[in-house]
Amino acid sequence: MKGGIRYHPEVDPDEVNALAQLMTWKTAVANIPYGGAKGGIGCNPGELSVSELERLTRVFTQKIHDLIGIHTDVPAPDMGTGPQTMAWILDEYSKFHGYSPAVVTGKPVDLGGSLGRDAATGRGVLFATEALLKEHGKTISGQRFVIQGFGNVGAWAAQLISEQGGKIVAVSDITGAIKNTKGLDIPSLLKHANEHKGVKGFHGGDPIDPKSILVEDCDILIPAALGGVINRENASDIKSKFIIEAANHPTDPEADEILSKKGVVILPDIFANSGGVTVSYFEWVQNIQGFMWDEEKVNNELRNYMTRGFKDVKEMCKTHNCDLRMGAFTLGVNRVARATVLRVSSEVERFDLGYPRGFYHCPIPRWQSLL
Ligand SMILES: NC(=O)C1=CN([C@@H]2O[C@H](COP(=O)(O)OP(=O)(O)OC[C@H]3O[C@@H](n4cnc5c(N)ncnc54)[C@H](O)[C@@H]3O)[C@@H](O)[C@H]2O)C=CC1
Ligand SMILES: O=C(O)CCC(=O)C(=O)O
Repeated sequence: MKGGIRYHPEVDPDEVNALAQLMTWKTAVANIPYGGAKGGIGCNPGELSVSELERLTRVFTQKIHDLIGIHTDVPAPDMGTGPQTMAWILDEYSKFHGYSPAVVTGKPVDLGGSLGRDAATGRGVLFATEALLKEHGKTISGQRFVIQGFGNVGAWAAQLISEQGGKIVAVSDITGAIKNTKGLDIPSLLKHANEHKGVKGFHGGDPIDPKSILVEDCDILIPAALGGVINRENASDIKSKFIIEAANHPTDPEADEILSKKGVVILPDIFANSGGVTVSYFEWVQNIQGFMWDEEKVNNELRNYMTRGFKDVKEMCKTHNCDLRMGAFTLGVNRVARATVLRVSSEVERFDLGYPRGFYHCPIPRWQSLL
């Protein structure tokens, strides 16, 4: 099983369980050989010192070291965690089980991490957006983007999209929000955010109310922070024509319906942000093989997976005459169902699951222990 570990004040068992289930369908859509998992600690990492974070992570690892493992459950970063967190988990786990780099992904490259993993979720968002826009006869260049969240996913997405000629007109994070209708200078904003721990105070744009970020005028909206941010309170005010779900579960079902009636096209999380777990899979494969890929190979393979994934989702939409979210879930659920039926019944052909291939997937979501 596979999925990230989240450190956030609002983490609770229900959220972790829901995120783990999303991972089950996401890994199936990506067609990589994992079931879903997720872990979390309810804490505010921004208020903890580095040594407190290290102690917290090591104690967490002591409690879950028997649940995780190279062939059972392989954690990775999510909100509030990153390569350093994975390094601590690897080190602590190895005290119990011997040196095991493949037990986590998204670790520092010097400890066996994959080149390209850091940027992978943002790069996957870029490839997914390119594939969607191509369907609509458009390219990234000249489109106006708004991005909520400027952490690992949001910042990499902003950088890669702006390199392709996309105009990032507004960005927000936990510290504030900033807007420039002519397009924000992303390299300068990245430098500012690194130095000041957030986008607040950046002089290359005007400060705006962070609450208005999702309803700012743009062509493409990218939520890349928390879940549930697009809801019935704001859905009818959203002006973008496309929403790319870089965050997990940013749109609630009521908002989905409102947006669908407005004709907004939503690229769902279980496909749009699957670039991260896909390169995590490449990292795990490299660790097991003891062979490191160069960054070009990682990025090319990621492009192949995202392009094929989009084609598979579209195929489902065509077959079932449904939108992209239903198409992606149908694809994921069918792959898991088919693998499940194959394991327990010789009568798989009686189940017309509508999809002829499948990797093996474990449909049982893991729920890591919570401190
Ligand atoms: N890191 C990864 O590889 C993957 C992450 N995701 C999802 O992407 C989203 C972002 O994750 P990361 O970038 O890794 O986390 P991160 O911790 O690196 O960054 C989170 C960003 O969201 C901002 N934020 C937090 N609360 C906010 C609020 N109330 N309003 C506006 N911004 C807020 C933070 O300031 C920060 O800029 C999450 O939903 C995560 O589950 C999905 C797939 C893979
Ligand atoms: O890279 C991974 O294994 C998991 C990434 C993740 O947590 C996610 O896709 O939501």
